[in-house]
Amino acid sequence: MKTAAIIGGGVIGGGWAARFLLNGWNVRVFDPDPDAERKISEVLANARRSLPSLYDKALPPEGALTFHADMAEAVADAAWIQESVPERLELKHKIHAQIQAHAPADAVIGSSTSGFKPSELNAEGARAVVAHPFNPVYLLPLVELVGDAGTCAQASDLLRDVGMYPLTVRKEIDAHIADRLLEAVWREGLWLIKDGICTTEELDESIRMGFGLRWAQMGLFETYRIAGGEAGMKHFMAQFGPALEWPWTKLMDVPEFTDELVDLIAGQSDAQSGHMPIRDLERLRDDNLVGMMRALKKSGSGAGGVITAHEAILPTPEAVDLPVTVSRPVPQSWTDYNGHMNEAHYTEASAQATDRFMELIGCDADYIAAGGSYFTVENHVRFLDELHAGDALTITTQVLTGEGKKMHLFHRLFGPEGQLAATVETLLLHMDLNARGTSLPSDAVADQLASYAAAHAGLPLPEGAGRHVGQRG
Ligand SMILES: NC(=O)C1=CN([C@@H]2O[C@H](COP(=O)(O)OP(=O)(O)OC[C@H]3O[C@@H](n4cnc5c(N)ncnc54)[C@H](O)[C@@H]3O)[C@@H](O)[C@H]2O)C=CC1
Ligand SMILES: C[N+](C)(C)CC(=O)CC(=O)[O-]
Repeated sequence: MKTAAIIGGGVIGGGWAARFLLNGWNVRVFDPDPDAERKISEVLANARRSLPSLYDKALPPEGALTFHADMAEAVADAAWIQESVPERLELKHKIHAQIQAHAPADAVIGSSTSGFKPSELNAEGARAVVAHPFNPVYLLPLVELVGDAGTCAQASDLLRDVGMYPLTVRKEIDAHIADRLLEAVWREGLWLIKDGICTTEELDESIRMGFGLRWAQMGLFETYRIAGGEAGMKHFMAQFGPALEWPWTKLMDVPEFTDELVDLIAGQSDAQSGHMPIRDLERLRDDNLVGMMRALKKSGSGAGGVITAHEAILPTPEAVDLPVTVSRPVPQSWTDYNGHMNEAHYTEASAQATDRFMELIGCDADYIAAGGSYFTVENHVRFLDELHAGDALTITTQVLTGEGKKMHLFHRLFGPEGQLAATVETLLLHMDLNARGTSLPSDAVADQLASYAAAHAGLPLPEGAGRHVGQRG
């Protein structure tokens, strides 16, 4: 198992920590902020609910996260050391001198700097490369690499292993490639708001209702090639090139950061989004990104291709035998006027599988008589193939979640030829039958359930799990 040292565990360092941890690396964090541990655990919780959803295969078991007050301890044995301290050159120099003094000779030392060049970072003898990521680091694949060619090549291999897309910048330049573009858009945005043309909310709508949707899948130049119509890029440039010299942009002119401008922008931003706590906003952003990236995965476009390439190198988990919870013939009485097993009995069969699984974890007749049990609170059935009277029906049960009061199961119903005839995803809550309210299971039941959950944790999320009615594909 490889180790990454995260030096500076704020917004970006926390994202790097999550990216490495969820890809099976151990992570050591060095950050003097007493709140760093809490902040990283919150970022990690959001990463855990989003990153695995990109894949149809399980990520490796999570690495161990530790916090260190001593730089030497944090970087010892690390294969990757990522500095993500605030964007102040003198601070970066001080930190890189400390890293350099203790880092293993073969470790990649990356800096998350948004704008400094390697020649500036290394002016006092450090050997860092720029490894500039994008927020949220655990979901967005791009990392701009700038600096020594050998280290960038070594870094590229390691980044691909954790599902990222290294883009090596040919020549060092202030703010690399992507931040030059972002700065230009931000600068124009500040002018438009300062000049009273639009609010922060209107500006954001102008992006997300239009060209923002295009950019995730084709970028700028492929999009503009299409905009040139059949005549293509030359025609596009002839038509719109001259506009660059018209007063369409403020070019390099930067608005002065007066208190008035800062208050204007911050006030509008509060009015636009202040009703949502930051972690809720992050979850909304992550859910949207996962949905878009999964759509791109289908076409192989952009970031979707990166997910597919990463999935291909993820280890295939060892075979786990799922418990067989039902094995019986389909009775004649379960069939209907269509000559096959009626839909109601798929639920009945899956209820039998749930009952058997409850017995397997110790929630048996005695346990129920003593006042504990599980209630089903939700089922999702997918009918995939017909079953007929007399067919041998087999059901296996996979635990998706088994903790606290919650038991989330996935039953697969197989027909006589081993064909998948249906899946039933079912959510149950543990109940106190006397109080008629939810309660925690006994320690013995919780332990049994946890051991099934741990055994099934390495399995891929079953195809069809989490689907809603009418979802395609
Ligand atoms: N926030 C963003 O959108 C992006 C930021 N970056 C770059 O990442 C770097 C970090 O930025 P953020 O994470 O946004 O800042 P941040 O302010 O969220 O985090 C900085 C962290 O560094 C810690 N720190 C301060 N002094 C330290 C020291 N001497 N040793 C160890 N840790 C120390 C702070 O306690 C804090 O947790 C900057 O270079 C920035 O340009 C890169 C991509 C995106
Ligand atoms: C604003 N920023 C310069 C810190 C942005 C970045 O560096 C990249 C990003 O995630 O937008």
